[in-house]
Order: sequence, then structure tokens, then C-alpha cells
Amino acid sequence: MGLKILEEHKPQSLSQKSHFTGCKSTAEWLLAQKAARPQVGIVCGSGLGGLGEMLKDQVVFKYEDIPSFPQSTVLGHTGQLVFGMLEGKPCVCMQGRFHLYEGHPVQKTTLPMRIFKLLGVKTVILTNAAGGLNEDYKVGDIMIIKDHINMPGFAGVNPLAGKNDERFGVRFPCMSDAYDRDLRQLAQDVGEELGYKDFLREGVYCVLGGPSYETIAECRMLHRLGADAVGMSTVHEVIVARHCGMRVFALSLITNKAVMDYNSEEKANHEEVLQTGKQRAEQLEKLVSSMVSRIKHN
Ligand SMILES: O=P(O)(O)O[C@H]1O[C@H](CO)[C@@H](O)[C@H]1O
Ligand SMILES: Nc1nc2[nH]cnc2c(=O)[nH]1
Repeated sequence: MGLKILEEHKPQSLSQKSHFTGCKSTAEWLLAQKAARPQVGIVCGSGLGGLGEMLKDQVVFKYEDIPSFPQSTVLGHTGQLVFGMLEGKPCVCMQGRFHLYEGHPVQKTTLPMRIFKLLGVKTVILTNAAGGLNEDYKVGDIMIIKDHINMPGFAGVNPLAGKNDERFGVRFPCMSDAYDRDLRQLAQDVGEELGYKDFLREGVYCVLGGPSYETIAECRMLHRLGADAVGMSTVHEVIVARHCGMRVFALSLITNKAVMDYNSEEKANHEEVLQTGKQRAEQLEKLVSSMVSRIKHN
């Protein structure tokens, strides 16, 4: 939808007022454009934007038209926010997310999570493309994320660093329950019913800053540390979503196998990542939509 925004109706930029007020006026602006208040927020990973196409009765906003919203710069991330109905539930879907390596401060990469919260979202479903570190994983496997390793966090890169705003959440949020157990079980049940058992996994996702892919030594180290998949996103969004009390479900599409062997000729590349996304898109979309149809909100 080509929305014409009158300059005088645009809220001030986030830097001009408090972060909370800025997020609130962006959420109110979106709702004022006839977007239905969503219950479920979906984030599409690299090459997985097709999830957004499933929504019915769409209202679409280009990121560049949304006040205070960052811009998408990565191939495979369209850069639009889609509101609509999925399986009878009002949803909002980000076709394109923000990564540290694009040059955004970590707080900016996670800004949409706070806008989701203020829009009324109760459950967030995040997807990503990731390299498989677990030697049992194959390209095309779908990994339900049960836990994460926030590698940039070890160096102080955490979206919650800085002054805490209690209107969003507490100073020291717990992360041991970040990935909702009931939603993970639901994904297992739905996956089994859909006949996905052979390629559905559950594991630990590790985030790095990117944009360079990992060296062989780094892959070996991450694997030894307990990571099953590696990527450059999701974890910071999860931290912010949990901080403000939304339920979180996340999954990785294993788009490539991490290179662990010095004799290997394989090389990680974004073309393979997007290609695998295309091949598994339909199944991934079916898994997410079937889950949404069964998610209950009070
Ligand atoms: O995590 P998403 O956004 O799916 O994208 C993944 O794919 C890109 C690398 O190919 C990186 O951005 C990595 O994080
Ligand atoms: N860091 C990282 N991100 C990815 N995204 C998709 N594949 C990969 C990978 O192998 N490594």
C-alpha cells in the first residue's frame, strides 16, 4: 500500500523524546492507519519473507514510511511491515529485520519488539537462517530454538544496557525461560502431524556480530561450547521481547553446514542461504501458520 504521510502527522523522531514515548507514538501512528491490533508478531529471517504473504486482508507499510523505523539493507529482507489475519488471528509480520553488522546500534535492531509490545502483541515468532554446527544436522533442517548463547553480550553488547525503563520491564530480566516451553511443545506436535519429524530439531542458537562468516576454528569452538547453530540475529530481539513480557518462539532454518574441516572445499555464502530458504519456505510457512491457528491468548 503506498501510504502518503503528511509531514505534520509524522511523530517526532525517537531521539527527540523519550524512547518509550517515541515507541508509543510509532505504535499509535500504525494503528491510526487502520492496522488491526495484532496478537502475534512474526519476524522473517533471510529469504523467509514469504511468511508475510500468508496474511489475509493486508495493510502494508514500507519501513521508510514508518516514523522512527530503521531501514533494511540486506538482500532477502524486503523491508516492510505487514498487518493482516493469519488463521483468523490478527498478526503483524516484519519482512526484514535489522542486524548489528548493518551498522545499527543494538537498541535500534530491537526497536520493533517494543513497538510490537505497544501494538498489543502477546506472542512473538522469530525465524532465521543459520549455519548448522551440530554434525547431525543437515541443510534444510528446521531447528526449534530452546536456548541461546549471546556472544556479543559477553563483550557488553546487550540491547538492555543503559538506563532501564520500568514501563518496559525490570532491570535484570531472567533468560532461563526465554523460549516458551509450551510453544516449543506445540511446534513438536504440529511438526509431527505435518510429517516433519525427519527434519525437525531442537537446539541452541549462538549469535555473533557478523557480517563475516565463521572461521573453522570459530565453528569448532562454538560447537564445543554447546551451540547447535550459528547466526547473526534473533537473540537481541528475544532479550527485548522477554524483557517486556511477550512470549517467544523462535526457529532456525539450517541453510548451510558450518565448515569444521580444514580439508573441506565448502564455503559459507549468502546465495546458498537464500536458496535453502526458498526450498524450505513452504514447510516453514505451514509450521508457523499451523502453530498460530492453535495459539491461545486470554
Ligand atoms: O538471521 P537472518 O536475518 O535470518 O540472516 C542470516 O543470514 C545472513 C547471512 O547469510 C545473516 O544476516 C544471518 O543472520
Ligand atoms: N554467522 C552465520 N550466519 C549464518 N546465517 C546463515 N548461515 C550462517 C552461518 O553459517 N553463519
